[in-house]
Amino acid sequence: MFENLFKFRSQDLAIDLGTANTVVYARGRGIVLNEPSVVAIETINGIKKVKAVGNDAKMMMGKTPDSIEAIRPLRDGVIADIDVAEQMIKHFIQKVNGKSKLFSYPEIVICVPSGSTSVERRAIRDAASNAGARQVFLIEEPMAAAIGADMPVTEPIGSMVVDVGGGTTEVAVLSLRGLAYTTSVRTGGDKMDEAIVSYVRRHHNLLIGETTAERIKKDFGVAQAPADGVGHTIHIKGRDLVNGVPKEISINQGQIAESLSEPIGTIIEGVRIALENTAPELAADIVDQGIVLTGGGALISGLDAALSDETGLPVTVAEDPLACVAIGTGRAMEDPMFRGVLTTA
Ligand SMILES: Nc1ncnc2c1ncn2[C@@H]1O[C@H](COP(=O)(O)OP(=O)(O)OP(=O)(O)O)[C@@H](O)[C@H]1O
Repeated sequence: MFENLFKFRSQDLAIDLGTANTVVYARGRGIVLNEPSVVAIETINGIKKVKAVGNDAKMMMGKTPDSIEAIRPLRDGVIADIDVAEQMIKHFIQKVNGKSKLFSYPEIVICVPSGSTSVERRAIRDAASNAGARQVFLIEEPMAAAIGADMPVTEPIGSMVVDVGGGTTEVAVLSLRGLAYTTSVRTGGDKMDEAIVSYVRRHHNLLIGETTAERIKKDFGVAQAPADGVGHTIHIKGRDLVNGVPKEISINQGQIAESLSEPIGTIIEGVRIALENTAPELAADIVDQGIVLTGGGALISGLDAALSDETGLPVTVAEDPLACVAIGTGRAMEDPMFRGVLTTA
């Protein structure tokens, strides 16, 4: 008889609250939700109401009427709108666990951007508690990324993870379950999209949206110019800035590499500064272990080679860079070996 009741018991969850995507991992099941961190808010007679969250809201970005606003509550690695972030967290938890609180006793581990303040962290914890969590733990993003990438974080060996996310790039040196050095560079995939938008505007007088720029980056983005300097040629549609009408232009991968050189240079500089600040014993380990790239930005073709050329160190891309943080947060929840990396504030 009780078996049926337990069917309704909510599950313990691990949540990667990213600036671009929120990924939810359920105990024993793995990743169960992966949606953009976007909320569409409708204002009717001055009253704001959530119209859509996640995939549905992202589809509305750049295409909403005046009464609807598509908001990204996390920007540049920090929480830009805590109320909307709270509504988004609740929505995703309820989507996975259902609305009933009758059998809701889950433990929730949330990975927070390392740039978030203590007030924001408390607000995130409250949002999870209000959504039915009995206990809420937090984990730092680079630690989660490193665990998800199978790095030896519990051993007395220094290793370096570079998590290139949407809003930030987190660079960290880890050893013995702790962060020996960490820095957050406010440049990630979003800045790469902006760089493509501004390159196309400057060189072709064409206005394109962020969604188009992101698609170009994902499909054709390269960190280094192709060997022939040109690579693939891509056709892009947007609005002509001179006469205001829709227009199509073509650019090549060499030009995309040129447009991305500034954000990628900033990321490489962040890694260089982290290496300069790493204690000698740990630095020696990194020479052997190399650097591991995680996060969606790690998928930019040739980023590993560019970083390796600049630092002289071996650089590898984690197996599933977009899922590393969520998998690491999930493992920290499931595996007692990692309990020590969780915090309550
Ligand atoms: N194939 C790809 N090539 C290049 N960039 C990609 C690719 N796939 C995803 N991205 C980019 O990765 C970024 C999202 O990465 P990720 O989900 O790791 O970030 P996040 O965790 O949401 O952000 P943050 O770590 O800043 O909180 C976006 O900017 C996205 O455009």
